[in-house]
Amino acid sequence: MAAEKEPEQEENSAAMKLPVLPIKPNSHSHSMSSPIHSSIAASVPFSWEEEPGKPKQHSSSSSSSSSSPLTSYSSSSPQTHKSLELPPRLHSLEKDGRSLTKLNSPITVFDGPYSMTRSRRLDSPSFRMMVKGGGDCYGSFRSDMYGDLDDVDEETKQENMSSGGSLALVKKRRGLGFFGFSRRRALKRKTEFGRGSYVFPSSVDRESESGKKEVEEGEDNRFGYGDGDGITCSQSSRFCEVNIANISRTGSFSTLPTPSSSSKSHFWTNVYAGLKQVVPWKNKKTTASDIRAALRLLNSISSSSAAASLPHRFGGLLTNHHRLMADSSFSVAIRRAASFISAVLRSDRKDTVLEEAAICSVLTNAVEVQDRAGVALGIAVYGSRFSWINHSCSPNACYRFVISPPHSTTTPSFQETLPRITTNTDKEHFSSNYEGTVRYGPKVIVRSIKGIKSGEEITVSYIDLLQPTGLRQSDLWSKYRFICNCGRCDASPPAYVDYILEGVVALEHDITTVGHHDRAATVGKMTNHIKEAIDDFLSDDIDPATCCEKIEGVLHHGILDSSSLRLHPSHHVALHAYITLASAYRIRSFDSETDDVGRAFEMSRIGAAYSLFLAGVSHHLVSAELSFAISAANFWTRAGECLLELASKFFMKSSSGEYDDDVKCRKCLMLVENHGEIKENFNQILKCAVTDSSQATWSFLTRGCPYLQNFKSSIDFSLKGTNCKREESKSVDQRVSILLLSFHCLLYADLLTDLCYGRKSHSVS
Ligand SMILES: C[S@@+](CC[C@H](N)C(=O)[O-])C[C@H]1O[C@@H](n2cnc3c(N)ncnc32)[C@H](O)[C@@H]1O
Repeated sequence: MAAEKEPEQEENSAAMKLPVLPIKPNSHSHSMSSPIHSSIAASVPFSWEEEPGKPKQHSSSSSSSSSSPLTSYSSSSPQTHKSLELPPRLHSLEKDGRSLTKLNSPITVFDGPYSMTRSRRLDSPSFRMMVKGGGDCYGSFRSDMYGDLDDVDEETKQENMSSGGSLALVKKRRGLGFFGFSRRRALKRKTEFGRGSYVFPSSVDRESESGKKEVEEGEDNRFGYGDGDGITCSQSSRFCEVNIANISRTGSFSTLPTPSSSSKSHFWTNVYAGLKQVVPWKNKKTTASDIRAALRLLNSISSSSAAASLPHRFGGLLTNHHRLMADSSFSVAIRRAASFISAVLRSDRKDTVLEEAAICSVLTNAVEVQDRAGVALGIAVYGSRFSWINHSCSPNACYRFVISPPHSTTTPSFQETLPRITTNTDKEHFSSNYEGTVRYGPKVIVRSIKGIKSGEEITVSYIDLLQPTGLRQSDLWSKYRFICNCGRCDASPPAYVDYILEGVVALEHDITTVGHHDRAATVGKMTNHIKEAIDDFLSDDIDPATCCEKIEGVLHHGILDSSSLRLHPSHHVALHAYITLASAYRIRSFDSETDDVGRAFEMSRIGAAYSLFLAGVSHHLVSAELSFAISAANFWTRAGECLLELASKFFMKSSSGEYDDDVKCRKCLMLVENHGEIKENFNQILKCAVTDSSQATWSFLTRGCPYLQNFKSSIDFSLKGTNCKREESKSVDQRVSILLLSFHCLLYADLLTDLCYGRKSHSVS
């Protein structure tokens, strides 16, 4: 194969200067104190600190630090079952016979197919995984990415209505761009290339060899419970993984007419029709899921359990009734929905307290279930084992959904893995299908991502964590009506991650010399410009090329009246900009594919560069806050996939030459296959990835993209000096470099995914 030659290019003339953040360079400025990979000598333009002005301690003993799960998660670490005990309050409830554990889990409402508008997909990148195989889904607590019943195909509605209670979800398959941007036009011709198909081998089931970490239902039922103060860990545990679903479904709300199987279709048709008449919430489309979930909740909880602590709790689940009803933006809607439910159920009770509590309980506890690609399937309310877990912006646990049986030896068919809506009477169908593993809806698995001490509260995140404090707080308030007081939110001065998520670069002078007011005004304008372009792009108002031009214009040139300030690569708006750009370039690539293969290749190349840059940024963020590993795994996966896609385009571009597809890094592969110590694996893979993306490859990827060309590499945000000549790759086979880089990105993503979701969370091939 002819080696790709890098044309000599003029270095971009923008004279950016370091440091990019207002932190005085010190002796640590060129080393990272990442808990994951402290040994990688990539230069970053700032020093990692615990908080501004307080550098992290570099300790040789850090490898045995209890705060880093990575260090402890070695094959030599003791493998013991970890479990969570019931808190005393629940022990007594159980003794009293008020068995809250009887709550069916989950109460699932799958409303699909969902309308996947682009904007919905952009909002929360944290819980999206693109891995193939397995039946896992990744979700979030209620976000604003709701289903849209109006978007259900008529055909599908009919199917759902007439299927006699066992309703198979039929997803509208729309093309997805980077991180799920929907671009029908672009992807009609080309569906996701290689989504997840190229996850490289890494994990044989380490747990099965060295002791199981996942607590199985039936083996150990001492699940974690909370009583409003959150769930706590009863043992000093790292990576305690608790299987918290699969509770038997026994309760029924006796005052409610339980639809017989023959009347099921009619019953749900009525409910469905009625839902369209009520307008409880601002977005009436969100209502149907909530009401249906509330109906199921009412239908499945025994009246005594439900009434036990009304209206504060409903079947043990917090309702936030007082808060929601005190808020007119919720209360009117809740009352109307409650009346509607009461009418549907033909209740002869005078008040609608139960119905209100059920609705409030759904609003407070429902989680959005997403499939592997991040497509929202619907909402689910789980039992208290899960629903009692509080939120933290620096959580120590994460969760995932499992649709197919996790330990099945045979691969379930596609039909079998489809999430299904079932009703009470249909549960036998599910049980027989899955041998009792899944009875109703997807199972949820909570897994620790940090070391958790005995007595420490277990927390997950309800929102996108890659936002600075103010945005997180407003997100939590608008969705849940609470103010978070976690360590990250309350840190003073702000936690370092929040500091850099709002990072700004001054090109020609020290950032501290720019007045605070000027800085805020300039950043405000820059972010507004970028957000506008993203919104226009998402709503199809501008084409991808114009979107790229607008966003890159602001990223690269700033704004006219204050040309010296730029967003730092880890600024939260810059992150959204990169996601959008990666998507837009990818779409441009697909658009050109039939007419201009060369252009398609160029667009794909720059798109891959953005996705790689995003992965690089996320690497730095994870170094400061381990819970970002969930997002980082996603970013690294996408980078690997985009690079792989690019490598495949070499074929289209040039028909000459034989390609050896077996491009792997034996060293990394052996390390992972031999179950090396996890920190060592991370270090080695990252080191190789950094080498792969050395200046030659980075220059190749960013050619024609002045903004990205400013940076030394995807992981080294040092800015290239004006005298720095572009490195020309001579005999390097670019395709092989790209394949190798892709290999390392995917391998790295694999390790991160293992870390967050466990080794059974995704299948590798
Ligand atoms: C899914 S429930 C969590 C369990 C709940 N605390 C309980 O007692 O059952 C979600 C609700 O818990 C409360 N909550 C969760 N995390 C919180 C936090 N970090 N600070 C304050 N309230 C929180 C909010 O009222 C939220 O709407």
